[in-house]
Amino acid sequence: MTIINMTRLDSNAADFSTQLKARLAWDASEDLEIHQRVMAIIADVRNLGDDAVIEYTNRFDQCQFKKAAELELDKEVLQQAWNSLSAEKADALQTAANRIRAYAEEQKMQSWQYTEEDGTILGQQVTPLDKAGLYVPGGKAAYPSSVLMNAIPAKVAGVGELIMVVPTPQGESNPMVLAAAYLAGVDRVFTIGGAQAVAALAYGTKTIPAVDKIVGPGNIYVATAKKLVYGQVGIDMIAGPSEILVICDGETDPNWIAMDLFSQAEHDENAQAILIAEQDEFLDQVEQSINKLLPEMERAEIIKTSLTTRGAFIKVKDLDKAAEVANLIAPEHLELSVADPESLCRKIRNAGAIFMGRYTAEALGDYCAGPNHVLPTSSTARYSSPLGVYDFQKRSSLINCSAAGADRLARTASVLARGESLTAHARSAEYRIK
Ligand SMILES: NC(=O)c1ccc[n+]([C@@H]2O[C@H](COP(=O)([O-])OP(=O)(O)OC[C@H]3O[C@@H](n4cnc5c(N)ncnc54)[C@H](O)[C@@H]3O)[C@@H](O)[C@H]2O)c1
Ligand SMILES: N[C@H](CO)Cc1c[nH]c[nH+]1
Ligand SMILES: [Zn+2]
Repeated sequence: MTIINMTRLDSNAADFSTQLKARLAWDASEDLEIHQRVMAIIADVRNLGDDAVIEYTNRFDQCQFKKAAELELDKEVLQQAWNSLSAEKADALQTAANRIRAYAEEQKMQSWQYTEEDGTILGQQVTPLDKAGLYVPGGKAAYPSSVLMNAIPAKVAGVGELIMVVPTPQGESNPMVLAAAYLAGVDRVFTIGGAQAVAALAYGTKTIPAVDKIVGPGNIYVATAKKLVYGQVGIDMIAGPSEILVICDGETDPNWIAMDLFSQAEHDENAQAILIAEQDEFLDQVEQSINKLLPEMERAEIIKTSLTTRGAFIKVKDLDKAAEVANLIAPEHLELSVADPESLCRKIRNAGAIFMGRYTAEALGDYCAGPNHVLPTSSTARYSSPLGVYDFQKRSSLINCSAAGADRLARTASVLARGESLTAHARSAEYRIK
């Protein structure tokens, strides 16, 4: 039975780029409505603090919180969750944590400096953030893996305090999420989510501390809130509803490709899954696999909505064209399910993470390959990178002039300052001329 007819685009068609843009775009009217709703939530949290956080949490997550103190989980609760975990689950979390940490260690930026001939020293001092806010999504699924992906790079960077927020729909917290927070060394956990959690971390309330930067993925409300509080706090990137783009040469098992598309579609009705291939027959086979496998899925309804409203099959004339289209889409995840992924990879400029070869299912990266799964979405991979240790570090420039160095630099600075009619700058520099 055909449940889903995938929207098909042809990169040779005259109106291809208009059609592709329309498929990638988020409906503008809906976008505006969400923007306004999120602005109102942020304003309420700024004005009413904990009361607004409690009211929105009770409303959106069907909770029954009465006092702000109830929003925080005790450290013992986290430890208890870890202690009660089955050996299999504890092992899996530990294995994933070890691999994520090993990869993160490679990303750590170091301070550096060099000395000029006259003794002047120039350099850069790298310091960790004092306080980071970690958003762990939890509306439609629980994400222990996102706890590790957020917290471990922050720990490797040496962040002073890690404040995690995670929604608990119906007041139910997920034991594996709490255990992961314990394992990763999160300092404080608040059971709140959505735009209200982002606003609380940005502006602070009596109970929830303001942080320096908010990182982590979330749904459209979370991603919009992060955009709106940027400036008050730092943010890592726009990491909204998940996306997958698969380029296949037609030689991978169609069931594998269908399941890879499902793996991101099952996150959210707004998730986006796209397949690019050269042969109509292969696209037909994957569509048949989709319709065969969908009824077996626990989250069939979410997958169906995602594939129907945001999914697409794109036919291209060759793999060069596929790479060109992928660069336009700039997907969060890009699978290169082809015989020679290395050469195709060299043509890719815009993608959050690239999964190379038929065996590298994107799902492996979601949990335990090592690289971070918090990745830029909505084409922001054109200018953003995966979450990493560098997101929790900042740089200060270092300038330490010797007397001879100051004399030399002051002569140049004086001319430039007078050229800008900034006399105090010029005279300040000139005092240092011998
Ligand atoms: N890009 C990444 O790295 C990455 C990683 C993991 C998950 N994800 C994505 O994160 C998202 C998780 O979404 P989720 O919904 O499961 O959890 P979530 O925690 O992001 O969102 C749940 C919150 O949304 C808010 N909300 C829900 N309906 C609302 C409404 N009508 N008005 C205002 N606020 C509302 C509520 O406050 C709720 O607490 C998915 O889209 C998934 O694809 C992305
Ligand atoms: N695919 C998500 C990032 O877009 C990450 C994730 C966590 N768990 C499963 N998947
Ligand atoms: Zn995923």
